Amino acid sequence: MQIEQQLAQLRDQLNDYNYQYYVLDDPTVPDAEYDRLMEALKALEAQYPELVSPDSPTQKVGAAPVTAFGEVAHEVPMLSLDNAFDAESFSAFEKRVHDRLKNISKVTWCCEPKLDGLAVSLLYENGKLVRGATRGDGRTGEDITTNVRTIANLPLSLRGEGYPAKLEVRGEVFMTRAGFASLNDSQRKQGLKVFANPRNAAAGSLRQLDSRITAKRPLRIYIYSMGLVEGEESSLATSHYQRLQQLKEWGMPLCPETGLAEDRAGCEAFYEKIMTIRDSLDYEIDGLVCKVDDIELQQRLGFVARAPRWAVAWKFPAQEQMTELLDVEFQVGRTGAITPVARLKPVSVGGVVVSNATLHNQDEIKRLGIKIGDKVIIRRAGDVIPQVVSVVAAKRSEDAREIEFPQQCPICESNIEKLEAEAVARCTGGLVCPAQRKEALKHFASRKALDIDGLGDKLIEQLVEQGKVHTPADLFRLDMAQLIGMERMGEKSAVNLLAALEKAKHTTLPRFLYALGIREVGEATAANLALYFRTLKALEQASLEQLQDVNDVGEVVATHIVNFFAEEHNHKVLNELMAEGIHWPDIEAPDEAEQPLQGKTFVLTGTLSAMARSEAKANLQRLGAKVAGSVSASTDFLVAGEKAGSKLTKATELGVEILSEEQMLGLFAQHGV
Ligand SMILES: NC(=O)c1ccc[n+]([C@@H]2O[C@H](COP(=O)([O-])OP(=O)(O)OC[C@H]3O[C@@H](n4cnc5c(N)ncnc54)[C@H](O)[C@@H]3O)[C@@H](O)[C@H]2O)c1
Ligand SMILES: [Zn+2]
Repeated sequence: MQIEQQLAQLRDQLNDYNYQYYVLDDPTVPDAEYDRLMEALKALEAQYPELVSPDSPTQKVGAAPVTAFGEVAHEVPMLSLDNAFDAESFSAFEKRVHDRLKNISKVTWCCEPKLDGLAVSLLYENGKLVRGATRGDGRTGEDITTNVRTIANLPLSLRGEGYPAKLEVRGEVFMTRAGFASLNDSQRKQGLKVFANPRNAAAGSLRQLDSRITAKRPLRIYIYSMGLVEGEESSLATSHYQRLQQLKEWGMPLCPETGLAEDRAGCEAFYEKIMTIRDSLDYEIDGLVCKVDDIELQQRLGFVARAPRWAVAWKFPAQEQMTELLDVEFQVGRTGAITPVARLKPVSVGGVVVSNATLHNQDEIKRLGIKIGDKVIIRRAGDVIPQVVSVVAAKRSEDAREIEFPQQCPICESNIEKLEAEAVARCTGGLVCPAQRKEALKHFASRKALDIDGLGDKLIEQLVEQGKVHTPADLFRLDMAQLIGMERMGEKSAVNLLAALEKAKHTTLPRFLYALGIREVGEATAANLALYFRTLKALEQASLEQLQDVNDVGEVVATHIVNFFAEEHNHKVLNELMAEGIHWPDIEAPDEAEQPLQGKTFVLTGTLSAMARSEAKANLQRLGAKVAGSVSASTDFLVAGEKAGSKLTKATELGVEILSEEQMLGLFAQHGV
């Protein structure tokens, strides 16, 4: 390709990215990708200096202001910063500074975290905030006075005295991580746009035409320099760091991590220190800014086109990178949760090679609108597992394909259950799924379940790992020969374990139901189910509606139960367990005398004052009544509490007998419940 063509292509691409980032506050590629192109352009221009044009992105700051805002001319231009991407280039920068300041042997540095937000200029006249502006293209910014006034920690008037009559300060507006998380949460709930990162959220919030929206956003500011100063200039400190302390006395918020370094080694140590605390800060930073501290030396060093010569932004390894989604695999967790995992073209993020990232669940895949083959932005911060932040829609290829969520467990082929109310999809093959095997067996053997003495977690893990046990039924087929030779298993323990297994075969229906590990069927629910259905067969055949007649069983639990028994694989294991001789005493049909409401159907409505509705329901069931959710021709009694509504109307229409709460309590008293 011709050099001119290459240059034009890079410039066009960077100009597009600048527009998306600075004007729309909605970048489509990560900063690292932008920086990579910018470095490529710089290198090319350095090679062919005669081809550098004044409108090249390497020569410009930001982007021209948007006309919807008023314009503000910056008398002192607001520049950008040069970057150093590693210790070597920082050292080269430091050397350049010393070379220029030939006769100066010592340069002190002011080190400040590079806040990841957006630069603003604030003008105070006679101590009052009169104007706020964005950086814009460095010469002209946008008037955002009403918006900056809403920033919580920005003083509207200065404290104390001695400040210049006209004082312009500059700082970074940002959003705290916590503020960002809660903003995105509420945006998501309202079905509104979710921001990719705190910087975009801050920029988008500050550049609102309606300042009432800005006021609702959790924005903060830290001030990091002075701009234009008129009056009492001579009373200002000659050190940048000291000037910051003056600003602090006048009430300006400063970044608390700012400090001085005596030389290059001091800057390096500062960089390391800030990098280690980076993840614990409540705001995002993307590097360290090192500034020559002496203002006079700053002035001697001066500027180049877009940045001062006396400062550098020494970037941290980028936490976001662009890569390609090669495939999606579905992992099954210990409890059956199905998690889509992105298989990525390996990419180094923050110093670690990443080739997988979680996609959480189906909703997340939908929200991202992601397809296999897409270019995606990956983020990895601290020890957090890598996340897919967004899809680079502009780079989607024609053969990108939809992600298909499996209907069957990829490991055991049991059906997958996905309830409306839950984000997570799950494998229903709890008794057979290898992914869930260890957990299922541990639960099965536990004290409140089949209570198998001597079958601890460690032993279960060994038995599974050695392929001796696959399902609970296999436990009862273990023999002496198989047990001997397991770690820490002598003859005596083996004999004891076999005896315990034999003993465990004689159990109760509630224990057995609990042992099956059906989702959300705890001890109490298992007991209620056993009491209500009395046989395993009746429970297996129960419909969704019947199940909900049981005390404490709502639609979600009922669905889990139905799905569990609907899974063929589970049935097979149940049959095997019975064949191995698991049994329990019959549950006696309740005594007729104790079931005075046998065969009667009740409906409860309105607010009860003496007890919770669930308690009333349990009492009615104890007396043999069926408690239904809605009124129909088969309803015998409607108990109407306070503010009974449509159910009461319907019951009256159908001629159903209406009971007051007192009458119901009377019934309970009469039968001693
Ligand atoms: N993803 C994209 O599409 C895209 C597009 C454009 C720019 N960018 C990103 O923005 C960068 C360029 O932006 P830039 O020109 O604003 O430069 P910059 O962010 O590299 O550095 C200059 C800015 O740093 C900020 N800053 C934070 N703390 C500071 C401190 N203590 N002292 C002084 N300044 C401080 C100020 O806002 C200042 O304007 C690129 O390197 C890239 O990472 C990304
Ligand atoms: Zn499975």
